Amino acid sequence: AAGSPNETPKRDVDPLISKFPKFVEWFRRQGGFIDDRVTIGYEPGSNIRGMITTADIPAKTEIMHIPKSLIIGGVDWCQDFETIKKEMDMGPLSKWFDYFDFDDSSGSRLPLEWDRSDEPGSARRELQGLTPDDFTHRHIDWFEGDWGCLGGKEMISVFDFQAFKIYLTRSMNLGLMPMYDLMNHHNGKINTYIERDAKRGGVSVLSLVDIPAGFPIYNTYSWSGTKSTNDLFGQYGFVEDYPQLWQWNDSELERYRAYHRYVTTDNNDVNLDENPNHLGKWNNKLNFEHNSPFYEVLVISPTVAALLPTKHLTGVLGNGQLSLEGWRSVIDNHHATLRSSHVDALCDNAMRTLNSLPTTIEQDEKIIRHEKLRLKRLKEFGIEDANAADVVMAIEFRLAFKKALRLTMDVATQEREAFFKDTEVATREREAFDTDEL
Ligand SMILES: C[S@@+](CC[C@H](N)C(=O)[O-])C[C@H]1O[C@@H](n2cnc3c(N)ncnc32)[C@H](O)[C@@H]1O
Repeated sequence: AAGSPNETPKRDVDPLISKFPKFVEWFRRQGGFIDDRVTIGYEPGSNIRGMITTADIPAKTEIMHIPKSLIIGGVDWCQDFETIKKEMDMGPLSKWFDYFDFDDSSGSRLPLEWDRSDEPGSARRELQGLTPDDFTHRHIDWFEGDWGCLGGKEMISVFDFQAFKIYLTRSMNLGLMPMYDLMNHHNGKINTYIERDAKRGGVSVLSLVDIPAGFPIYNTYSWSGTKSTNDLFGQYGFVEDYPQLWQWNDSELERYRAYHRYVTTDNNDVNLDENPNHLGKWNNKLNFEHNSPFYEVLVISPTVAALLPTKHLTGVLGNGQLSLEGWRSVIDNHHATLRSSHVDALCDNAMRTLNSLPTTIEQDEKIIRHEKLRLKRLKEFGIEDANAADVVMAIEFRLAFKKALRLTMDVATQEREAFFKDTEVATREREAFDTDEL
């Protein structure tokens, strides 16, 4: 059992943990700064490797600084890929040898590694047609394609794939940032922010709030609602914790209609924006700009969600923390400006989508228990079945998606009174329009 006196603690034998001091030594030797109150460990619950505090860190403390000289790439996909490959090929002669040595990208499994087929029993089939079913392989397809970095050639070398995967899962727009990329993603518990060092070109990571000892240190892979939960799953293969931003359907009709989701005339006084940085509630367009033209729901908890969120609401994501009460209050303001005709359309679509799927939430909950048990048994027999693990991933995703769809319907029904009642007006206008047409 864990902690028994005869057992060597996991962190001493696991190179993904035990090599951290050597990595820190390298990082500091190369001019990087990292606070002593930070270590690496497996996050309780998820068991994902990530950064964890060893002592309390007050808000606004500089936790790390990555000098420009340690950042790899930052030019574009193709050049950065070539640089990473070249450095990896150099082995111990590369400045980044210790960085590559400590990398754990090969430990994560991405949807683009799934079998492409959607035959029964495949992970893709288990997505039941839900997004990202249509783009599980889009990054690799683009990369290999005529307009991508390989210009129509297939990637065959495992070393090329390793470089590609490191870049896809660890880089940000500035390139690959050693140490920074040991932080996991959490938009609810995000507790860091970055400051670019304009003069020297490096990057500092600071604590956003007080971080207690033994707590994971998080950043974000999706600022301000730019990537949905579906996008994150498609790229990284994990379903993010709350808040989740679910998107579905992308017809052109919705794109146009999305401009009319909110009541923005000045005879309505429901969206009181008290942010001193904003010009004023009616001047601040973000208050009334849809985050995306798709059907969309921002899920805060199993029972709280914002339907058809604005950019103002999704602006919180990745930029700060908001308590459940804080979310409740901004969502109440938001729902009061949201036209019920759009809520009805969203609710209808969520219901139709759910009804069109071959299994229900309750069935999926049983299926996933069974599939996880099967996977565990296979492991006990020493069998690593990648497809069985992919299938579990896909079912976990579709189950979370279905729960978001059901919550959308629940919120639309239970909070019916909260939305701006335009349904009758909209119906009358439509009828008048139809009569004119005749
Ligand atoms: C930039 S790395 C983060 C650090 C990484 N876990 C490590 O130990 O090196 C990105 C990868 O971490 C994992 N990851 C990050 N955030 C996660 C989360 N919230 N849930 C599950 N996996 C996550 C995914 O495998 C992702 O591809």
